[in-house]
Formats: sequence, C-alpha cells, structure tokens
Amino acid sequence: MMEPEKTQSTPSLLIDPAQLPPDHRSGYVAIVGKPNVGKSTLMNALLGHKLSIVTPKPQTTRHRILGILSGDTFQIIFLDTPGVLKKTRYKLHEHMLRTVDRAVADADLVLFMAEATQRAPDTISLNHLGNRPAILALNKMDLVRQEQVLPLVDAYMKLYPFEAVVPISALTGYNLDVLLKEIIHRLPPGPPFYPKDQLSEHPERFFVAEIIREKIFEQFREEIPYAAQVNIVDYKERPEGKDFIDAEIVVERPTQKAILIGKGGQALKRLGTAARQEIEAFLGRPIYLQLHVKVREDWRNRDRLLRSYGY
Ligand SMILES: Nc1nc2c(ncn2[C@@H]2O[C@H](COP(=O)(O)OP(=O)(O)OP(=O)(O)O)[C@@H](O)[C@H]2O)c(=O)[nH]1
Repeated sequence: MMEPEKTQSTPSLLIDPAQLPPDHRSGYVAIVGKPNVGKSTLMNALLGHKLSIVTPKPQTTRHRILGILSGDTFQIIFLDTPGVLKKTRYKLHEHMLRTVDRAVADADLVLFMAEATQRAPDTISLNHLGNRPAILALNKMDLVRQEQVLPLVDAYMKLYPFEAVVPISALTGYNLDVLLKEIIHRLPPGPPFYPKDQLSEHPERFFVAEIIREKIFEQFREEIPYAAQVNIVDYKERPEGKDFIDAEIVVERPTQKAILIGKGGQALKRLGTAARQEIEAFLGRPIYLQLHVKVREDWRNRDRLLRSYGY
C-alpha cells in the first residue's frame, strides 16, 4: 500500500520559513462518501489534473490516492478514498473500508461528499466520520434546483455537526472556489509538507496501472473490470529510446482471461492501444507497452495476494 507519511519530509528542508507568508496553512483533507458521488471527479477538478480514474461505474477507486494542491498561502493534501460500501462481499472490500477509516484518522479535515439528487442522507458513510471536523459538499448541483436540496441539508445537519455546507458541481466547477476557501481557512497554520510543485506522492508506475485499469472499465462489461487487477511487473526507462512497460492483468477465472484476450488477441490489442495512448499523453513521452493476462483464482479473497498487490 502506498501511503503518505506525514513525517517523511522535513518542512524546514523544503522552504525557508522566512520566505513563507505568516498566514500559511497546510493539512490533510480526506474526501469521503459513497461510491459514485463524484469524489474522484472533484479531486481531479481541484487539482486540474487527472490523477484519479473516473468512470460511470461505482467502486472504481480502490486505493487511497494522494493529491497535493498548493497555493502561495496554503497546501492541501487530499486523500481520495474508495466509496463506502453497504455490504462487504470480498476481503478486498474490507481492505477498502479500512482505507477509508485510516484516511479519516490521518486527516485534519474531512470533506464529506453526498449527492444533491438523493432524498435521504447517506447514514452509512456518516458512520465513518469518526467525530472529525467535516465539511459537507453536496455534489451534482447541476442536476437539481437550489431550493430542492434544503430538506436534505436539514437532515444532514441533524445527524452530524458539519462546520459548513457547500453545494457544488464537480463536473461544471460550480462553487469549487467557495469550497476551497472553506477548506483552507480550517487547516492548521504551518509550513507545507511537500515541495510546492509536487502533485502527488505516487510514482509514475502507479498511474500507469490505474490508466490500464480505467481502459478495462471502458472496454469490458459486467464482472470483468471488478475481477481485474493490474500489476506493473517491469518498467524500464530508456533515455535513448521508448520506455518499456510490462503489465500483467490478473483475473479470477479462465473464462475472464479468454474475454480479455478476445478472438485472435483482438480485444487485448485494442485495450493495449487505448492504454498506451493515454499513458503517453500522461507521461509526455512515447512508450512500449506489453500486456499479458494471468488467472489467480479468487484473488479478491486471498490475503497474501491482496498484500502483494499493495492492498
Ligand atoms: N451531473 C454530474 N455528474 C457528476 C458530477 N460529479 C461526478 N459526476 C459523475 O458521477 C460519476 C462518478 O464519478 P466519480 O468521480 O468516479 O465518483 P467516485 O465517488 O470517485 O466513485 P468511486 O470511485 O466509485 O468511489 C461519473 O460518471 C461522473 O462523471 C457532477 O457534479 N454532476
């Protein structure tokens, strides 16, 4: 598991404190909510970069992704968490819920996301707030009228002492400036944890695997994307030529492997082309991408495999 270490970098080594504005603030903000509320879309919109994969299907975010947003007077370190699930069907799901709780415990502030289109509050995700200071962001306001959400806001305020409520649209950008201000002035005063030009803590290979996983979500249906794990087994940077990336896609059953490969290898070829194009755009340089498919029966329930895959 790639996790942020608050103590990893010594702030004083990064920036001369005398150069910092006296009101500089920095801290960790966990984005929490049920699957598909738009957590990844929001983080990508705030960061202005696509760090977290976004798909119309729920439960695409499995890892806790660290994104860093720095301004002259602040640094926000976002922890994007997997959507909170009602029922845990696999050990993988239990790992995902623990990721949520760990992110909340590490955070200075929680950004609780809910859909403005819902009638009833999301009480299951509220149970994971652990009494931390939190802001309620009601997302997808582009789909409803302002006055329609008032009963929902009332219901939420009865259930949790949110410090602020901000109606937003992660998709259109509506009110994201207001949300940022609400976050920043609640962060502890202090110097930044990371250099100001750093966007994330994950190495490139993590994003490469996530891009391949996103393409699997786009090109395959039903259980295939959920049963697939992508591991980067070799990543050679070649200053003289194209970087070489070897990725394995692990699935649970031989039938899933057959679907991923397709007739005469056509499906895997199409996946490889789409993934390579997006990876090249992300890295800003040409690569050679090799994909192969492996079967590991029931990997989502096997502790040892889950650990070796970074969960
Ligand atoms: N209309 C509308 N759609 C949105 C908005 N924000 C996100 N979406 C859509 O909602 C879907 C889910 O968005 P994600 O950002 O992947 O949601 P998530 O909460 O990260 O989902 P998980 O990874 O499953 O936890 C996508 O189809 C988004 O385009 C919004 O403000 N308005």
